[in-house]
Amino acid sequence: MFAARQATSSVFGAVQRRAFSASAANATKVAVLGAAGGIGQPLSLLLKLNPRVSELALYDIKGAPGVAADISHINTKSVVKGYEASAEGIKECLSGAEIVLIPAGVPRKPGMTRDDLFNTNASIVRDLAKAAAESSPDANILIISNPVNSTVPITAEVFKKAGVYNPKRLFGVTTLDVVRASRFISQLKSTDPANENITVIGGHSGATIVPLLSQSGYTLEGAERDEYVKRVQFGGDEVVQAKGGAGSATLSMAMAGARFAESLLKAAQGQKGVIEPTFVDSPLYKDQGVTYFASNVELGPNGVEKIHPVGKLTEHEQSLLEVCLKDLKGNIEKGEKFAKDNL
Ligand SMILES: NC(=O)C1=CN([C@@H]2O[C@H](COP(=O)(O)OP(=O)(O)OC[C@H]3O[C@@H](n4cnc5c(N)ncnc54)[C@H](O)[C@@H]3O)[C@@H](O)[C@H]2O)C=CC1
Ligand SMILES: O=C([O-])CC(=O)C(=O)O
Repeated sequence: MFAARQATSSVFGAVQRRAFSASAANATKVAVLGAAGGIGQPLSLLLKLNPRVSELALYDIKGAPGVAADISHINTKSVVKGYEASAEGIKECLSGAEIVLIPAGVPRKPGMTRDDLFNTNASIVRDLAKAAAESSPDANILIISNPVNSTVPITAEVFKKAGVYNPKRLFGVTTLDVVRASRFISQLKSTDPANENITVIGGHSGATIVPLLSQSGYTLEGAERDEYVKRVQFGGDEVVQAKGGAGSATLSMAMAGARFAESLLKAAQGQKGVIEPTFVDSPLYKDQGVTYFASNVELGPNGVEKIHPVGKLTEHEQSLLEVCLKDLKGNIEKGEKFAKDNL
């Protein structure tokens, strides 16, 4: 127990320890779809270490019962169950879930963009979203599967068609961009990365990822600034290249997904002022036809509590935002068109 709790607290901080006693009163079922994958396994492990989770439901087209059996031996209180791939299996997995994390789908290989995953992952996400709309319509749905800029709109359209869409409960997980932006600035400034929290807005691919250093009081100039921005925007490619065909970021993504789920749970369990950047149905740039956008979002018991505006930008950040909005609009429309043609 001690080791498990220590591992959790080193990831999520002291707040986690304070929450331990409060957690008993909160029965929270969390489901992971794609739980046997590169992200799914470590994500499920981190969720098992989270005392706010009382039940962990794992689903995959293959291997979920094995992952569940393994994780279930960890000596934390939550109950873990793995489900076989079947209509009944996914229904039971989702039923009663408060949070549904979806990392199901194929990852990139070197030379591919996230958009190159669209043809495979769009229908995987559509089908899982259909199951969620049916069996857990009130859950918070956290989309990890790429391309997030398109898979989130697809999920929204599925929920709309089923008559259960709640924009406050659908999230594209962009936390890894914040994690990277924070880590990379700490390397340049020799600060403790755990104390950095760089706001990242826009979406989750290439030029749609816009880090806002100025809002954390940092100024980088010239080549150093451009290299930093490029590294944040293409951090995913760095991992894809390094893995040489064996997939994309899994471990850092698992940490980021677990952190976002933890933030939602904290907010659901009454903590105020929980803020995470995330890709949501957003009013900020709707007048420019960009219907989903990642910015700082205050979370609450009902999911999205308040979408913060992006705030003051430097001229350079403004120019990045303009490129972002153009790309993002295309990615969103692509997802919506797929839904229109395939639902
Ligand atoms: N949002 C983000 O920041 C990030 C997103 N990703 C994305 O996450 C996705 C998963 O990546 P990995 O875990 O590395 O891939 P992976 O291939 O290791 O695992 C994917 C899992 O999904 C399962 N799966 C496939 N179709 C399914 C279905 N219909 N129902 C249930 N499970 C299904 C597979 O059996 C596999 O176990 C990729 O699309 C990747 O691009 C990856 C890193 C960061
Ligand atoms: O780069 C990829 O394909 C996976 C991903 O989204 C990331 O690592 O940010």
